[in-house]
Amino acid sequence: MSLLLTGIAELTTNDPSRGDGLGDPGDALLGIVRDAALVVSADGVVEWVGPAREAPDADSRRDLGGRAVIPGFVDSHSHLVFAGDRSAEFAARMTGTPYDGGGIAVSVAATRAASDDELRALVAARVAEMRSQGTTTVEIKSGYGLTLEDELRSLRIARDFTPHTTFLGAHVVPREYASDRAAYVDLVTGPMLDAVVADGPTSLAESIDVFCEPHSAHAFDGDEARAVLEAGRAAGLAIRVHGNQLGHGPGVRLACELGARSVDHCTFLADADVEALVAARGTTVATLLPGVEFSTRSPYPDARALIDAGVDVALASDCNPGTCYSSSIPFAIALAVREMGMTPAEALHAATAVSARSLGLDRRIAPGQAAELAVLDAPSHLHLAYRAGVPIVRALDL
Ligand SMILES: N=CN[C@@H](CCC(=O)O)C(=O)O
Ligand SMILES: [Zn+2]
Repeated sequence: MSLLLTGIAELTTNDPSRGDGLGDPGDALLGIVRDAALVVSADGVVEWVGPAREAPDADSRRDLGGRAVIPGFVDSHSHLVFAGDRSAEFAARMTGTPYDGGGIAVSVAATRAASDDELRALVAARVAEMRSQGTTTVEIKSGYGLTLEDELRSLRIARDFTPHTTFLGAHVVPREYASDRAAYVDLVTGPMLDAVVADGPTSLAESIDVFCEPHSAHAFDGDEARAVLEAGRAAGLAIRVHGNQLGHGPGVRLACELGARSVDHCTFLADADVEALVAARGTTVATLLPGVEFSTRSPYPDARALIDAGVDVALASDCNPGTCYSSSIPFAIALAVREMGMTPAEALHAATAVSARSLGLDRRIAPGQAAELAVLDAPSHLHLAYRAGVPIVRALDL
């Protein structure tokens, strides 16, 4: 049974060749078609896209009543497998306590103590929360287990919800290894990594990640991060990096040098970091996570300068219990527009097309693509930032 969707006041295709040529440069970037229609096959593949007046017949039809349709958000950075509550840490930060990564140990203890069923239920609720806000694809990291068994368990649970799983055994050095950091790096790059790829390179994790942050006593310096990333790459995993979150450091340049798909945070960038990102365009995306700056009272990265320099900029939530317990991509978009100088079109593109690319995906609405769609209770994508905090967008169930 094919389905014809009509009543689409504005369709963002992310395909500039498909746009109707009307509107401003932002509309061209998004490949916007006004008064559009879509045909989706019974197995959820887009069969036809275009102006409603040219739409072909289908087995059934649904009128969306003048709403805007966009590609489902691709949240390419999240940490959903955790138990426990760190709201008091957030409250303390709001009155001046800085974030240093130390609170991760609290989540590690609570996560280790939780049962599989409890963790799975927590992840299910968070994924549902995301979907109710327009996210149809999510990357999920491990990183609150930090033993071989607990990291594998986190990845197995994450795999129940997404193929885009990331091994983050190198999130922080767990307390039991504080006096022997090298032994923990050896564990991550040896037995843990071996177990992650035991059934094939991408059986349990698609990527490897490391919190490269010399400004945190808990995270990893440049040499340690290099060891983790090179081991992961040799084992067949794609590379992602948490870099330059708390201060200047080697994370961004290391990510670009090693061909990472994404380097995330990018809050503190030197000129050499921006140059490395420009040179790595097409390979390494800079994923900005403005919910983190909001929730840690930190300065926002200068997305405008990055885009103007030619860097590929993605947006994601970084939903996690410490630095940003928000699963909302619309919130990230509103912050990107209000605080980081992105246009509404650039922000939507960054949270769909560019974040998708960082996961090796193509997020266009075009024939042959999976119909991963979100619908707005509004006539245009501008309302995502304009109506900040109002729940106007959700994944479209076909
Ligand atoms: N920086 C490292 N990891 C998370 C925070 C994790 C936590 O504090 O629990 C982040 O991306 O910000
Ligand atoms: Zn993160």
